[in-house]
Amino acid sequence: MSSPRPHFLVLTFPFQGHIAPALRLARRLLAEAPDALVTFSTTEDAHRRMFPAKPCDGDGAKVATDEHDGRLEFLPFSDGTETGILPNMAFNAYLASFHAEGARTVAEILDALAARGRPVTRVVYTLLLPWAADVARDRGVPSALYWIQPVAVFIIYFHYFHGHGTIVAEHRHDPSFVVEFPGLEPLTIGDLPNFLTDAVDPSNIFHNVFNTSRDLMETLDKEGPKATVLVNTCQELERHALAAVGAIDVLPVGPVLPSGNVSGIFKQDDAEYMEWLDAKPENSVVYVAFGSLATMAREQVDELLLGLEESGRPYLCVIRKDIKVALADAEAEMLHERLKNGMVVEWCDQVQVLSHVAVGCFLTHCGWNSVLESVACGVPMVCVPGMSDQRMNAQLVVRDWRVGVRAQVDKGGVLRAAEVRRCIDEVMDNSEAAAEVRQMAGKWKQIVEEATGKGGSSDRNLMAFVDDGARSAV
Ligand SMILES: O=c1ccn([C@@H]2O[C@H](COP(=O)(O)OP(=O)(O)O[C@H]3O[C@H](CO)[C@@H](O)[C@H](O)[C@H]3O)[C@@H](O)[C@H]2O)c(=O)[nH]1
Repeated sequence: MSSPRPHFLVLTFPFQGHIAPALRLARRLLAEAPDALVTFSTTEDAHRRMFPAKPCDGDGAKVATDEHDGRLEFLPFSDGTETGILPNMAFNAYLASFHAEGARTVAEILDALAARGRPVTRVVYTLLLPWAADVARDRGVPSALYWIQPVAVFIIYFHYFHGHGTIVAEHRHDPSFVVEFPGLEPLTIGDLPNFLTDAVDPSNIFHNVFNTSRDLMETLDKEGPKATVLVNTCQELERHALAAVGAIDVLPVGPVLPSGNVSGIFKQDDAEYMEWLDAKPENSVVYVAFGSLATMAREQVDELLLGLEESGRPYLCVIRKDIKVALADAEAEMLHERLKNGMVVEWCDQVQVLSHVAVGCFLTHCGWNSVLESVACGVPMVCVPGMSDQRMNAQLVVRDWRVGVRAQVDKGGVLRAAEVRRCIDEVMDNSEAAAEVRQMAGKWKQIVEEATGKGGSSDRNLMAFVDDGARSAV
């Protein structure tokens, strides 16, 4: 009997910041393994948003694409809701439904693919769905966790649930208390993901993220020596942290960068902003974006735009539609009237923008995808971290790679106009310090290019993973 083709089922939570790196990895797997198949699977609602124009076929809204000779297929699973996740939805309840329905329908997908003669040989799952490993194990299919944040953050979660949790929990209300994790410089409680501090309390709106993180680490324990963790980083970016992961089989395979047409659940504005960028001098533009989840109050939008105007530099600022909707309509209109030097869009092709020669600085919330994209494009950053991994990510940018500065918010958590201006000057003016940041950004761009290029460290790790997948398919 001939052995089945290697077939990866890539599963992801329906956030843009999770879908993007998962889809990028899916395409990298197809490029590395010319005979492999990939089925990409997220929730039904996210799937509909990714393919608004495509008719769904009868058996479960399958969308095959022409990419990679049709070897990439999209097949959604259910999260038990009609609408998908909404901004005002109780996150704890959503995660419970996502788990129960997701586990049931992913099991059905595995069975259906096997029945179609395309059995899955490896499940790859991102954050917030530890149950995927259990579903795979029940069917005898090996799985790998794809960690889409820095390995430094993986270390924090891992050690939190393997001994460090008690001390963090005891001091979780003291942001300046110092904690040490293997392989990392000392950190304060304030640097840790809020899911391991505030969300420990059962009344917290993200308490189920804390529970799910614990389940994820237990899942790795259950897998034992077979546990594989792919990480969207490269060994050059996080050498010390990677040296401290010990017995776990951690494979840095990143940064995975975009390719292909479909990129996620948001649709970009007309490419008018590219023409606008074309008309600007080299390294003159400040690009501003806060990812796909962060919200902004009226006061913050005002301070931000004021600071950008006062910087005297041209700027391209993303203010998502849902943020605008949360402001009164009339006020959102006024946004445009007040702009002299800048352009506000609801969504853009961020990597295309960061790759443009006119862009000289990225004011970012430090989502890991944004950070990696900026490093890969050689653009210095002004860091305004918010929740989750973002404060740790900012540490890497400022302290470890020295490709940016960190902005300070006031006591009320507002980033003031004067601070916006100060930080932009710090990375864009003619000072020696600014020149050094720009030089470091150029250096890291090159390092990352080498790591992900043919024969680079991340490329070799991905090859090893693919070869392993091919072996387990035999
Ligand atoms: O106008 C825009 C704005 C953003 N993006 C893209 O959207 C993604 C945003 O991802 P990220 O920068 O990681 O931010 P979030 O959407 O906030 O991501 C969530 O998920 C990440 C991965 O787990 C975490 O690092 C973040 O903290 C978490 O908020 C990136 O690929 C951007 O290129 C665009 O294409 N156009």
